[in-house]
Amino acid sequence: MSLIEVNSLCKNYKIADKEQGLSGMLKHIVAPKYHMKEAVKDINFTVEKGESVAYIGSNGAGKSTTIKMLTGILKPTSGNICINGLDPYKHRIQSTKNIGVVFGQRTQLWWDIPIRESFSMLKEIYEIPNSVYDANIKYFGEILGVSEFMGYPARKLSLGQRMRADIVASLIHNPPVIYLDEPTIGLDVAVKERVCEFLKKINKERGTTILLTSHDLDDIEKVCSRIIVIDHGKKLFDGDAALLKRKYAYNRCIVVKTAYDLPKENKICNELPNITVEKTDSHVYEISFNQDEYSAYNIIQKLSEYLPIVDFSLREPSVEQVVKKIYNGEIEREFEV
Ligand SMILES: Nc1ncnc2c1ncn2[C@@H]1O[C@H](COP(=O)(O)OP(=O)(O)OP(=O)(O)O)[C@@H](O)[C@H]1O
Repeated sequence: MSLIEVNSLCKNYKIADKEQGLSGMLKHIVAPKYHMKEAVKDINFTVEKGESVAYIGSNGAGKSTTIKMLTGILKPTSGNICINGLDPYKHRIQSTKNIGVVFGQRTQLWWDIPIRESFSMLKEIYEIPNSVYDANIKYFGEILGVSEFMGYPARKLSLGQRMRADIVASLIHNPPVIYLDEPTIGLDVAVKERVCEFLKKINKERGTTILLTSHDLDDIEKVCSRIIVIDHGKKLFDGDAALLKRKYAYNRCIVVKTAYDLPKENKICNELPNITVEKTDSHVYEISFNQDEYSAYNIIQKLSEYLPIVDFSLREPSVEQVVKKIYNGEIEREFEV
């Protein structure tokens, strides 16, 4: 059995259709009208223990809705979720011991009491043995540097400090799985780096399973070995970054430095149809081509018939470029899984 099993998961929101103004409000009281918004549509996936999975999609794709169902906050409209053998909605209390949750946009720490006290309260709530609690405070405290501000209430912390404290709070009971919904939103580069390094470390050293949503693809490439892409509530892709690039980044790019400029009427585009040649600097060209049509060798060979090549490098497509295309709807739905 997998640690996380999601089968035919759907979530519809009932949205009130209210007309504007006081009369609209009164009309709605007398004869309310609603329509349904399908936020998550028939999603299936499994996650094994120790995996680190990015759950990504454009704004409104259904990521937070899925995470809320996985944590047991929201009841699915239909379908099943099983986390470590439990349905998170039906067995909400037992299930909290299996999961840690970080929502980048809000905190689970008590606002007015020192962080240290928030952690102690969580110790009581989760019934954590003293030895485990002390070891975790030491381990997480050292790596994330929370010891410096343990005496401060959450309201007095900077966003970066608060996020680090939130991550400790979510892991203090040693859950086998942690969900992070936009954990690096608004953080500076240094704190972001620290958070990503930490997540990688606990995934590797403790085998903590990670499910992360982020709009920052840099974080995703650093932390996650698998990517699930959703769009309009449906799963579009499930695999690793290399597969994503191999399957959907058809175009590759060679950056070539030449001894002198190509003549304005360059014939290379006629001889190699569908390539694009863009001059980016003096004697420097970026040549994009479809890797199913040409090899880099074809391009270099043909170009060298026209003028001497001083240097060249091959530029790999980035996950960011591919994902941007998916979000913009430029990649056909043919790869729905
Ligand atoms: N409580 C709600 N009531 C009605 N509609 C909702 C509710 N929460 C979310 N939605 C709608 O469901 C869809 C999915 O929203 P969700 O918040 O899951 O997307 P998301 O992928 O997390 O987006 P973002 O990246 O912007 O956070 C959106 O169209 C949103 O407007």
